[in-house]
Amino acid sequence: MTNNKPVTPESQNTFNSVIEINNLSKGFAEQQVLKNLSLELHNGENLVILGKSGSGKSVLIKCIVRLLNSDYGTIKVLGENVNELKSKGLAALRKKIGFLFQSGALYDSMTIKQNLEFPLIRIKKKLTKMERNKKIEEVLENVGLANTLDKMPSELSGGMQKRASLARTIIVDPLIMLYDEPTTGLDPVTSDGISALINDIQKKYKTSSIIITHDIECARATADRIIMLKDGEVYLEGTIDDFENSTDELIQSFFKE
Ligand SMILES: Nc1ncnc2c1ncn2[C@@H]1O[C@H](COP(=O)(O)OP(=O)(O)OP(=O)(O)O)[C@@H](O)[C@H]1O
Repeated sequence: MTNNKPVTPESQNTFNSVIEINNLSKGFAEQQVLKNLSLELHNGENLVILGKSGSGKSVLIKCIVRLLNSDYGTIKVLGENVNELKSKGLAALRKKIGFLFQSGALYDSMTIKQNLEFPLIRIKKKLTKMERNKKIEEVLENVGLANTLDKMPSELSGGMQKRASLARTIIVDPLIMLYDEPTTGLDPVTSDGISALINDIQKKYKTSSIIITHDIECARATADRIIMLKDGEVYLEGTIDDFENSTDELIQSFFKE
């Protein structure tokens, strides 16, 4: 008997990755940090990467945007092989990637409005002043910071500064977001707010995101899929349920921390 089931659009489009990493290795001197690592970020998903301190999470993110050169393997971002790009191509690709650093990295001497205007002037060169102002107001509203335009970063709480940093990253419409420990240093309530915001951003701006975190609550709230790294290799990949139901000792110890 033949299978005459029609091919649906879904089944034709089951494989749609914005980042594809194959057999990535990266070391420093004697230390091998990433070992033969392969992973994909699918279009529109929030992928959480968990791992103990020193497991190579930040090195992985830096290799993706080529702040570090990998030793071996391929990294494709939006179809481009990042290790083969010349500086102009790399700069163009980086404009499509939003990077939220652990520290937030707002400019202390600028108001929130000036902080947001800065990347817009650099990247969205065609916008008029009026269009820029409108975009700044809209993005601030989307991160719950309306009415902070003229404030200095030091006048905002830690959680609000994180929101402002996120606004500054998202304002240039990146296709991919890379979050490095987005909730570190924040109290549980503020952390929950940031996790909710990551989900809002995914929906409103249709981003695909990698979220590096130690924070299990952040993983629970945001992850469509989780990858756990151990000693530079993928230890387990699955949904939050797969992780919470795992009988593996290491996974259990991580989730009970
Ligand atoms: N530029 C560098 N030169 C030498 N060694 C480095 C460099 N960057 C990272 N390493 C080493 O690579 C290993 C992995 O570091 P990485 O920052 O990726 O860990 P991590 O999993 O992000 O940890 P954490 O959760 O503490 O931020 C560490 O042992 C670190 O010392």
